[in-house]
Amino acid sequence: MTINSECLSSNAGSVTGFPHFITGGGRRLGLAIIKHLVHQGEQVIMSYRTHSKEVDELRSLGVHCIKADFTSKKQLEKLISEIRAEYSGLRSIIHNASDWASEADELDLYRLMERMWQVHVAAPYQINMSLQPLLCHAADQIGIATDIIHLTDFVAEKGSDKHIAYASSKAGLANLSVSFSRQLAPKVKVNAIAPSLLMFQEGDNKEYQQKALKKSLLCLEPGEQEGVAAVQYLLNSRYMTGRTLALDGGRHLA
Ligand SMILES: NC(=O)C1=CN([C@@H]2O[C@H](COP(=O)(O)OP(=O)(O)OC[C@H]3O[C@@H](n4cnc5c(N)ncnc54)[C@H](OP(=O)(O)O)[C@@H]3O)[C@@H](O)[C@H]2O)C=CC1
Ligand SMILES: Nc1nc2c(c(=O)[nH]1)N=C([C@H](O)[C@@H](O)CO)CN2
Repeated sequence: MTINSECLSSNAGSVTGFPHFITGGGRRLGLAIIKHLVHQGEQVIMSYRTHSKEVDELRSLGVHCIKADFTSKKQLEKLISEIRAEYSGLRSIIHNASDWASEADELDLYRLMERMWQVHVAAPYQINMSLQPLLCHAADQIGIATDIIHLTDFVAEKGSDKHIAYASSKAGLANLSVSFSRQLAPKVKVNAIAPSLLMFQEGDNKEYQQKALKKSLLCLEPGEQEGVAAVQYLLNSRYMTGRTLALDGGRHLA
C-alpha cells in the first residue's frame, strides 16, 4: 500500500474525492446515512429498490441513485457494471439493504430462505468481490484504509424464533465481514454494525412496542442517528477491522 504521511494524519471520515456507495438508501437508516454524508461534503452513490420522492430529493442533492432489486441477478450485475464504468475508486461500501421477512408471512419457505440469502449474503458478496479493486485504488490514492461496513443484526448471534431465515442470513453477512477483513487488509477495513431495535415500523402497536423495548437494559428506541454515529465512528477509525459494533442497549444482559 502506498502511504501518504500527510493523509495519514488527517481525519479518515473527511472528503477524499472518492464516493461512498450505500445499498438500500431510499428510506430510514440508509437515507439518514446518505444525508449525513452529503452534509459532510461527501460524494454518494446509492441503490434503491422502490422509487420514492426521497430518491428524487437525493438526486437533487447530487447523489447518484441506481435502481436495483437484489433478488434479480441481472439488476445486481447492471448496478455493479455501472459503478465500475463510472468510478475509479470508492471511499466505502455500506451494506444496508435488507428484507426483514418472517416465516409467519411466507407460504413458500424454500423461496423465503433463498431470498434472505440472496439479499443479505449473495448480493453483498458479489458487490465486495467486484468492487474491491475500487476500494483498494482509493486507499492507495488517499493513503488511508477504505471501508466496508455490513449492517447485520443482534439476532445474527442469538437467533430469532420469528425470523429464522432472516437471522441465518444476517449470520452469513457477519461471517463475510471476518473473511473480507482478512482478505482486504491493510487497504480496506471491514466491520459490522449489529443493532437490535433502532426504529419501530410504522404500524407497530403499543403492546408490541412495550414488549420490544423491555428486551434491552436501556429500554430505548434510539432512532436512526445511533446507526449514523456508528457508521461515522467506523469511517473515522484507523485501527478497527474484523469487528462488530453492538448497538443493542445491553440486550445481551437483559
Ligand atoms: N430498524 C431496526 O430496528 C433494525 C435494523 N437493522 C438493520 O439495519 C439496516 C437498516 O434498517 P432499516 O432502515 O430499518 O431497514 P428497512 O427495512 O427500513 O430498509 C431497508 C432497505 O433495503 C431495501 N431492500 C429490501 N429488499 C431489497 C432487495 N430485494 N433489493 C434491494 N434493496 C432491498 C429496502 O428497499 P424498499 O424501499 O424497496 O423496501 C429499504 O430501502 C438493515 O440492514 C437492518 O436489517 C437491524 C436491527 C434492527
Ligand atoms: N431490514 C430490517 N431489519 C430489521 C428491522 C427493520 O425494520 N428492517 N427491524 C427490526 C426490529 O427493530 C426488531 O429488532 C424489533 O422490533 C430488526 N431488523
